[in-house]
Amino acid sequence: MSVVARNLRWGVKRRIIVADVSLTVAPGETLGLIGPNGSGKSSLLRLLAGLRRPHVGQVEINGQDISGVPRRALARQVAFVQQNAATDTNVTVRDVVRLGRTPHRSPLAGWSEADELAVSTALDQVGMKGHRAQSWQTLSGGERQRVHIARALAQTPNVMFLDEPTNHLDIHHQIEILRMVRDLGLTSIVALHDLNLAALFCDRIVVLEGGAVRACGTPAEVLTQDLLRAVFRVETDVGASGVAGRPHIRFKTE
Ligand SMILES: Nc1ncnc2c1ncn2[C@@H]1O[C@H](COP(=O)(O)OP(=O)(O)OP(=O)(O)O)[C@@H](O)[C@H]1O
Repeated sequence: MSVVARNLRWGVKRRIIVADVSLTVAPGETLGLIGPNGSGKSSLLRLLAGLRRPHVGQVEINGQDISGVPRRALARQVAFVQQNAATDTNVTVRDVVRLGRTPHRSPLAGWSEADELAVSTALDQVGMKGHRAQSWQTLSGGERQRVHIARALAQTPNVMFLDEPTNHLDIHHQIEILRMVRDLGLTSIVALHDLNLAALFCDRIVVLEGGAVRACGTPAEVLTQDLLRAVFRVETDVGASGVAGRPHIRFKTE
């Protein structure tokens, strides 16, 4: 499914936090959202996922303006992995992932085989099947993050929004999660801080600065020495990573 944002603007009081953002994500594409702290990545993701209404502009998912789509119907299409999402503590891993099935179930319907399959597949995809009976409270930070991703996968969405999904993950799981997101074939929009991971796993990258789109293009088009200096205030050498012409950034500290 495609995602199109037209002139999105949102702010608090007089401060504009998302400033006239327009972007298009093609079906199946993985779009990276990068930018310094406070540049508006989370705010933009929330607008795109329909969790917050823009003051100006609109979001279309598969050609449909989402402001007219009921929340439950939207949740059957769209999943959102939030940063530092809170979860009720007195539950098991399986309970948390089961919540992903909520938009697909009517109040009177029982738990179906399709529900069970979606939950066990999702747990498998994030490597947490062996933990399914474990109490949420006892999980490590990285395990909690993987379970939140599993809950989103159990939703069987067509579009996934992920806000720094690699937070708390060790490097193996950072790579595995991003590889999985890319290979799922869903349309995905991922806010990331690690520029080299964004270069490796995103088809295109949008750079936000002060709530506005500063650059948009393939990793090689966007991740240049000049842009990184101007937006992130770092000196870099940008070379080839050896992976299909993707750039690799080396940070200079002196
Ligand atoms: N509800 C709100 N009320 C006031 N200010 C807000 C609100 N939401 C976001 N902001 C401000 O808007 C700016 C953008 O925040 P946002 O969380 O979108 O940035 P971000 O790019 O995701 O940052 P980070 O990389 O640190 O996670 C920040 O300066 C933040 O303090």
